[in-house]
Amino acid sequence: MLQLQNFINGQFVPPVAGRYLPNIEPATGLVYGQIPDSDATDVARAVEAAQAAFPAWRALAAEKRGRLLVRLAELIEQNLEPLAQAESRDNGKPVALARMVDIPRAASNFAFFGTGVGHFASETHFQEGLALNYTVRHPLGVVGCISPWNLPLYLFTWKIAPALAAGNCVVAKPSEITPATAFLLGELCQQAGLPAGVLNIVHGTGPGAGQAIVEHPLVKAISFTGGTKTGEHIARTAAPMFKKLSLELGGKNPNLIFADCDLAAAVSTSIQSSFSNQGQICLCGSRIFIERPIYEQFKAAFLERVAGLTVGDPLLETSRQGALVSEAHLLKVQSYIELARQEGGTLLAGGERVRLDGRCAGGFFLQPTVFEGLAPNCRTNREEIFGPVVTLTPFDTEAEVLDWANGTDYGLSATIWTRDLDRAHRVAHALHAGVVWINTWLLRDLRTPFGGMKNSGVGREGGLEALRFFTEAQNVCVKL
Ligand SMILES: NC(=O)C1=CN([C@@H]2O[C@H](COP(=O)(O)OP(=O)(O)OC[C@H]3O[C@@H](n4cnc5c(N)ncnc54)[C@H](O)[C@@H]3O)[C@@H](O)[C@H]2O)C=CC1
Ligand SMILES: O=C(O)/C=C/C=C(\O)C(=O)O
Repeated sequence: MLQLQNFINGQFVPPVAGRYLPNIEPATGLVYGQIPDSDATDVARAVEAAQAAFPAWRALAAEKRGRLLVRLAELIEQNLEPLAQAESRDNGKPVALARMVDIPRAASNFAFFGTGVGHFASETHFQEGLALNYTVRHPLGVVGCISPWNLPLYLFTWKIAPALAAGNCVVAKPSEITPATAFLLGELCQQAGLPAGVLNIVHGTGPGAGQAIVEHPLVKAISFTGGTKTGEHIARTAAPMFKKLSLELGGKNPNLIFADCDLAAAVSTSIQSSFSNQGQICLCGSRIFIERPIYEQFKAAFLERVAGLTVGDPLLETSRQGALVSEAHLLKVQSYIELARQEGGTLLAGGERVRLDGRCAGGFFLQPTVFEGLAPNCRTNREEIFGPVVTLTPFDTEAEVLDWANGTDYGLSATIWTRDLDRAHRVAHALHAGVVWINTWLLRDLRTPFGGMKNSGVGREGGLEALRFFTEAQNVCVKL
């Protein structure tokens, strides 16, 4: 059985207390490995290693740090297949998705920030005849990166890459539910020649290892992606310690589909935004609002496509839907299906657990599920389900759909489908969402600010925003 280890000070080491957690394969429901159940002692060792590595790492020219990150990107690309297989097995996502999206994006994260840091120029403010101010951006020191299970290597590296590029040393914790590719990343760090202690990877639970990272006094910033409740808890611990915080939290994202849209494209992309990764992406559009004149047409075409989504063994190329990440998560999503029924929703598709044969007989599979007839403000339409469950609702006016779209505590992303450019911009500006897509979904440019409004988060990731987060600005004023 595969036993993972922590990666501390450039070496793979067991947890000090010798405790391990089972690692379950979602497609089979069986334990297939063990991961360290690390505690505050392991975290303290990781922080110590990071602190010791910091002076040399920050002193290295940004270009040299960047080259090491680009080397890591190349190694990820060279190991695309084993990484994709590991991600699929660990998370339950179709291997084709891991191969096309997760692993390439992890490589892009390192390549982007490895080269991007070279463009991270200082600002100068010239006060005519009086003074010259210039801004120095210092790395913070040791920073903590805590990531979730839905896009494991993709989001782990999305945090680590800018932190390292900016000259920090990192203690990172992947989700205990999907630790495999983070472990493999440690091996690639050794191959790339990343100096010992610069990146430390500690495995374990949120309340155990995660909490210890957040609480450690030498950890100067926390970059976290995960559930809103966890984000709230982390903020309560970190804020009184004056740590910098970047919180990327949940979403309940609306798709606004106007009658003048390109219907075929809207249907096809809405299928992706509803069910990619079994709906387990914080950007998934789970509330689909359709202008009444095209409601029935959209619904028919959408349901036809839903019927064609093959739920199957994630390791098979033919599977379009894999397993949900865990039994607990499957039960949570099923409880929302029950809630939708109780709230008066009409089930149009799915709604049931899928029992496959053979190796996947015990897997956590669920049919892609579609409801209609729910009130826009019911719990099903306000709370994050984070699974393959969407609702369809007709609307009559722009004002009405904006009101509904903005009617949740979340504000992460939104998608607008229309050919009317004036309306597209007007509606985009009126939406309470940090990320708005017009006639597309999840088209990412890593330079753009990424993050949510309201309870969807604090701060922005991506591009210069990420490099600014992982540095502290110092102004130097020179009198002329
Ligand atoms: N990006 C997103 O929007 C995500 C949202 N979720 C939502 O959150 C719900 C709960 O999922 P979970 O797996 O429980 O996510 P979570 O928020 O508990 O886990 C995310 C990461 O935070 C860590 N963590 C948990 N408690 C912590 C603590 N006290 N201190 C430091 N780190 C801690 C976990 O170990 C994991 O690495 C999901 O059902 C879903 O609705 C989950 C994952 C990603
Ligand atoms: O940066 C991206 O492209 C996507 C980020 C997605 C999440 O943060 C999520 O699903 O949790």
